[in-house]
Amino acid sequence: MAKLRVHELAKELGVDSKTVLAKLSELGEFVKTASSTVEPPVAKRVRDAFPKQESKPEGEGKPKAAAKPKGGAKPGPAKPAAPSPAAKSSDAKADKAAAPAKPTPKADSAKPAAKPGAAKPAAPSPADLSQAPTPADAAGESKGDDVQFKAPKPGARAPRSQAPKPGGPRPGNNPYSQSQGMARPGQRGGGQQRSGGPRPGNNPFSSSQGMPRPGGSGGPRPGGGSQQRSGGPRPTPGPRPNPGMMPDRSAVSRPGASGKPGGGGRGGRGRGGGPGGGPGCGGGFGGSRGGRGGRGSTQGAFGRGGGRVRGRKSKRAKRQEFEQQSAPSIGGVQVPRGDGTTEIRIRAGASLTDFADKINVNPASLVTVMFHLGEMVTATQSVDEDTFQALGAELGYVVKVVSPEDEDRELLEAFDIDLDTEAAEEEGEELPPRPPVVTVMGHVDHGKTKLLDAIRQTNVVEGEAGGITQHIGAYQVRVNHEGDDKMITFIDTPGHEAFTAMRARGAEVTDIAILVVAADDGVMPQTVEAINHAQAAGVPIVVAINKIDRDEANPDKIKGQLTEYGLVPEEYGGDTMCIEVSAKQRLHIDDLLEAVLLTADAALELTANPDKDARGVAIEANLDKGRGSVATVLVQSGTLTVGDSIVAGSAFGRVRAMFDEYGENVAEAGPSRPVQVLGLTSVPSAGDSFIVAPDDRTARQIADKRAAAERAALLAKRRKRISLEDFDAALKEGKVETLNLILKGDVSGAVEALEDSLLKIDVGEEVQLRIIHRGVGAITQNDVNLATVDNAVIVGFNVRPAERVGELADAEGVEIKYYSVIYAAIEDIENAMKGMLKPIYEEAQLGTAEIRQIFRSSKFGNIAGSIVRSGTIKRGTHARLLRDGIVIADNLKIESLRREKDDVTEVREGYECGIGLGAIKDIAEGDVIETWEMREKKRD
Ligand SMILES: Nc1nc2c(ncn2[C@@H]2O[C@H](COP(=O)(O)OP(=O)(O)OP(=O)(O)O)[C@@H](O)[C@H]2O)c(=O)[nH]1
Repeated sequence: MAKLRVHELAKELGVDSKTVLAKLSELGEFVKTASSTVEPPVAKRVRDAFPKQESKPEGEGKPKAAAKPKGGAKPGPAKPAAPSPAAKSSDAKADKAAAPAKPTPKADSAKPAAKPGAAKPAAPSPADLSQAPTPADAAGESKGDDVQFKAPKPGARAPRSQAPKPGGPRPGNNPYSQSQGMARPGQRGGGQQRSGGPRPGNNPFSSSQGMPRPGGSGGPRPGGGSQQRSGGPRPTPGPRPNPGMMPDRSAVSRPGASGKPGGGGRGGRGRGGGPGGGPGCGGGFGGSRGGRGGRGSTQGAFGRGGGRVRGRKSKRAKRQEFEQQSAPSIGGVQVPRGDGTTEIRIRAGASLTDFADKINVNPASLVTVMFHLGEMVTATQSVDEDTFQALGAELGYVVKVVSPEDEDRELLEAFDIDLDTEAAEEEGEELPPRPPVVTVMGHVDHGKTKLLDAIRQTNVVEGEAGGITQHIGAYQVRVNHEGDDKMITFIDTPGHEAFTAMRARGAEVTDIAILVVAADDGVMPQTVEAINHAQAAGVPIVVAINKIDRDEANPDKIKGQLTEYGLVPEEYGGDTMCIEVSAKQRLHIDDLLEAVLLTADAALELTANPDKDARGVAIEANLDKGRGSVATVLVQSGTLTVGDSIVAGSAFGRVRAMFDEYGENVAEAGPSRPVQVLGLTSVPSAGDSFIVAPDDRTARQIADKRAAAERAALLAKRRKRISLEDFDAALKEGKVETLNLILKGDVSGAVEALEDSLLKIDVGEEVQLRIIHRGVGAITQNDVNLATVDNAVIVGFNVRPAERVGELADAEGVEIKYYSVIYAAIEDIENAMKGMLKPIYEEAQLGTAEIRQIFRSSKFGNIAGSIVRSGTIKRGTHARLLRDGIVIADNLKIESLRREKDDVTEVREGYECGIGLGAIKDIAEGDVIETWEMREKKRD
């Protein structure tokens, strides 16, 4: 509300300015003239004060009716109505005046409510009361009177109808009155108003307290009058409409909330309500329109009982809404808030800046908010999902972190390519069958490669003399099955490495896995890995018991072992087909292929629509000096044609030529057909999905966007997934529920012993330990892939990562812990689970260099011409200076490093170099520079 001038206030109160000025000074407010403004709270106090006084002054009488009207005047529509009642009341008042509150039959009901309100006023003196009504309060009272007749309180509820009255509305307009109006009004009805009035009057803060005032003060005064009146009217409706009222309320409240405020609404309501009275319904509707009405009814409803509470709630809700929209957020920054359901979609690995873009706010504000939430996050730092969730919850947004797959789907949708819908539409259709795609897996040396060769050679398509000559990453063979020629596509990269790598990229290429187990060996670690991976992917397994030509071959033993892993051979009553083959002698290869087809028929329904743009997966790709990017793609649905614009991962281009496994040109490739494609501008990765785009431009745009998303994802990945040290914190934050481990050891006995011991660790219910994979041998890319997918820590027992795997683990943020003593591993893991593990760092020497000559330079400081005596000297590392074995300067840094005239990052043993140690002056020939870095200490 705007500030009021004294004369306006006086007019409102029906007294002259002087009186108001006098009152103000009485209240301790020093206001100079009638044209001075007063703050709303002060105005309220004056209003509060006046009614009472008026009662006195009104002794003069006239004010009564007149006064009210005025008050009512504001109310507008209501007034008219109010007036009359008021008038009557006024008249009546005089008569009933004193009596009113108490007596009147109707009043009875009203009384209760009225009393409260009235009660207070009553305190002064009956006369006052009677009079009181007249003035502003009068409004309330008068109504009250009327009300009383009608049933004041009820009226309160009736409010709906009443609400309609002015009362409601005003509040709407007047923050103060509003809240007040709502709360109290509803509760006390006309009577309350007074009560309301009084309170506010007594309580300077009342104004601030929306609630109290509302009913009492706020409402009363300004709107007050109106409300009261409304109150008056309410009575009518209010009376009993309750039943109906209730509904109204709800209806009303909402509407009201929406701000129907429309005067019409009120009017309609008030009237409707009034008239209808019982018609809660009618009222309800009306109410819905008029904000007031809404309130009114609400109040009425409250009047009944729990109503008040509800009323308050509703107010609160509204206030919250209001605050949400505009109130300053945490940390004093202004951040637009959601309503608790506003959805924000954000890419995994996004930063606060991305989030800020979505809600159109300065990223710095979000940094402040995060700081307030207890997290230090920079604007551009990649933020994890939980942090976004916390931020979203704080600001009223529902944050959806979009997975790379979802993101890609959305990206394609932006180009009108909706693969999901496409697939869904094909769901019910009768589609032609497609060949199964098979991957051969198994333990090292069990004959995977040999088996693939055997299949390739013995199933050469008739007339393809020489057989498959090209390795393109996958090939197809033709099999005569139940009289029909059927094709099977083989992924020509044996082992589950390629399988998991593709899966890690979201590509589900394989339909069936052939598990090769050497009959002269048995189920080995990688056999188990392969089983685990295939089962995890839900891929049916056909077992090829290989090397049956060997004397030591014992197929039955293998079958027995397989049952332990859930693969029960058919002859044992299970559904796993186990074919005894010899890859070397090409024995029973046909049976194996037949088994693949049978399994496909039994377990899978392999169909695909060939009549559309091709969709598939890149199986492998490389850069050929002469031909550029050469990618083997497996078409999964649709038909790929030369000339198509395609995009595979972040590579794009137009299919210039296609070749099959025989090196022959292919014009088009249908479902399950692998072909080598020339024409991409860059090399896609194995597992990247490819699609045919409508045109070159779209292909390029999709590729560009994917490249950008990949970069962002890469950044996000650099964060640690989970480490033993932070396991406890992650557990507490609910980021993990179990500690997933992958155990790799040098011998199976050690791995088993470690596993047994680890599983015996018991630190309580809430911490779980799960060994998701165990195996013998070096830590492989597979292990890291698995750890990536399942957020696991890899435990290496007397083993190291295979070549490049350490780097991969680093890039993926996968922690690998190395141990050589089982006890140390168990202790660490137990401590991690108990949340007690702290990293230990130790100093690791990197290299030493002997100073041969000092070059003093004013520009660069002293440069020590040195020769590296041991290890490597690296730029940027810590250093100390030793003279005769004694440290003469510590905490130095290799600030510059040169070989000849070139700046270099490191110099190895035996080479000369120039080392800059910064400002240090005490440096002499013969001194030794020792460099070191802090490394996390292995616990063993
Ligand atoms: N006697 C016999 N030897 C076989 C048979 N199949 C494979 N071998 C031999 O077993 C060895 C390993 O075969 P590969 O095909 O290289 O085995 P792999 O599983 O591909 O091995 P990795 O590629 O190292 O994982 C080779 O010396 C093969 O000649 C078979 O059916 N009978």
